[in-house]
Amino acid sequence: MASSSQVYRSTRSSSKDTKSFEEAVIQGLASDGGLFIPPVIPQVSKDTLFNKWSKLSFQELAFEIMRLYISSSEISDSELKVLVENSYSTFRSSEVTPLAKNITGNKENLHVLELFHGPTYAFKDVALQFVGNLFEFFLQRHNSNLPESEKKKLTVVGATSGDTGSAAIYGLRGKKDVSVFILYPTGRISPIQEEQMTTVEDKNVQTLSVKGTFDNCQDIVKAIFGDKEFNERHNVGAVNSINWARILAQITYYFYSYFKATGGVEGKVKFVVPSGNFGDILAGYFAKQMGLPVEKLVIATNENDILDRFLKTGYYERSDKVAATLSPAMDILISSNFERLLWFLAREYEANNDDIKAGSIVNNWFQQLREQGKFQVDNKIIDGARKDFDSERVSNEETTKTIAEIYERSTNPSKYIIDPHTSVGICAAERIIAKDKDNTIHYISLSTAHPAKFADAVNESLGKFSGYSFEKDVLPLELKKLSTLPKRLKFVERADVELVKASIEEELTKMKL
Ligand SMILES: Cc1ncc(COP(=O)(O)O)c(C=O)c1O
Ligand SMILES: N[C@@H](CCOP(=O)(O)O)C(=O)O
Repeated sequence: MASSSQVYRSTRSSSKDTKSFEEAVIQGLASDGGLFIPPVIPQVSKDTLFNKWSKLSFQELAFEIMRLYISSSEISDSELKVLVENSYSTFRSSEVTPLAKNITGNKENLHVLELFHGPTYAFKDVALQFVGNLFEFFLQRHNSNLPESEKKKLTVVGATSGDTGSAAIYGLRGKKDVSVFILYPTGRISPIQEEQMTTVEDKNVQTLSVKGTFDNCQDIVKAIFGDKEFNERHNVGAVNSINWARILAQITYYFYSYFKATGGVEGKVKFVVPSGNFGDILAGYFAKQMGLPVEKLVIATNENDILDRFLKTGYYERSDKVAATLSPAMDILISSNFERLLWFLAREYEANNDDIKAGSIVNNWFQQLREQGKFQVDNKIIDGARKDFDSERVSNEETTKTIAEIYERSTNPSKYIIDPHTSVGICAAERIIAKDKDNTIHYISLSTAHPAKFADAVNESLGKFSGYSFEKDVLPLELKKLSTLPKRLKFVERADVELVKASIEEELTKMKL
């Protein structure tokens, strides 16, 4: 029997209906356009946290956390353990997400949570290795005794500003009964990111380079999910963080790094998270709501600062002017996962803890966003958000300056090289450290990608240092080899849903899966 944290409802729903974990994960986006959430966040006691969980490996911790959100009637203990083990066996670090402690020495307590040790060198691997295995598990179970013609096939359609795409492709390449279509904005991702996505040979993978922005790609993906007929014909699945399983898998590293930073005891901890689609930091919000005693979650944005502006003004406002920054994976104007946070805030501060009312409030806000391009929330919602979150906006100039400063100032290890997204986080963390002036606080800044993925920004920042060499100091052999491989991609000359649907259908026929 599933508990109330093991069933899922849509953020826009005014009905009592809930879905199972499998239904929420396979469906991806709710049919009303909302995102799936567990209406009840499970609570973990301090005794469990500091006497049990603090002693667990990453994999054991992932199992304990996921168990709370997935009923054992859907996935048994032994099956879940295998899924977790397989998902993290592909990482280059035995710790999966190691914490580089006190990188600037002992005065600042600045720790960097390295999330880039998976197959595609980006934090998305932590979730997408798991999601790939989960899709395979559900499909195999469903298809095992069916004749070929009746087998369920999943058509995964995702949008990327660079990293989700390759992580999804590496999570799903060669998997049975799944095809993967990844849309990315032409010319707006780094050359290595493009090489990672387009050099994969597996026939179930196709990249679509779309003339437009990431937001255009994300809108097309959401429109495809909303297209009932296309969806029924092709069984569309989601790998973007609209898929709840993405958020779930990311919760683990908040607990794991907290224990590493404090030595397994309760302490003062702030997490600083370079944010775009709000998926990464939302996992931190779940960890905090589950009982992890986190002081604050700091949203660090680049010049595309809708989240920072929201926390300051209460306005959530769509604009067409996306800035092309040095941290392109965060060049996002509409942050999908923010809707999940808004649901919890609406329920607590406007709906008297009523799930159904919360759904209709959120639905109303997003209708305003569609029709008027913006909505504004009440002060009590902003005040509620500020209890858990702070925000900082970081410019391009500050991004390169911070990469250079960390290279110069780091002592543990010395000459530490960070990517521009990580730099946005560390710049924000340094500002907060200066404001707090409290050396009992641990600052965990999330490092979301390996610097090799963003050669231009890293070289612009470090080229002036004698002895620095990108090839020697940054570029792993595995990524270096990609430039010699043949590329496979399809251009879509306009950001248009019908064009994309036609491309998907054409390629599906060729794939003959
Ligand atoms: C390298 C990198 N950093 C940060 C982010 C922002 O994460 P989120 O979209 O979950 O806020 C992304 C992508 O989203 C990314 O690829
Ligand atoms: N920055 C992301 C954008 C997509 O976000 P997602 O987390 O919702 O998949 C990327 O790298 O593609």
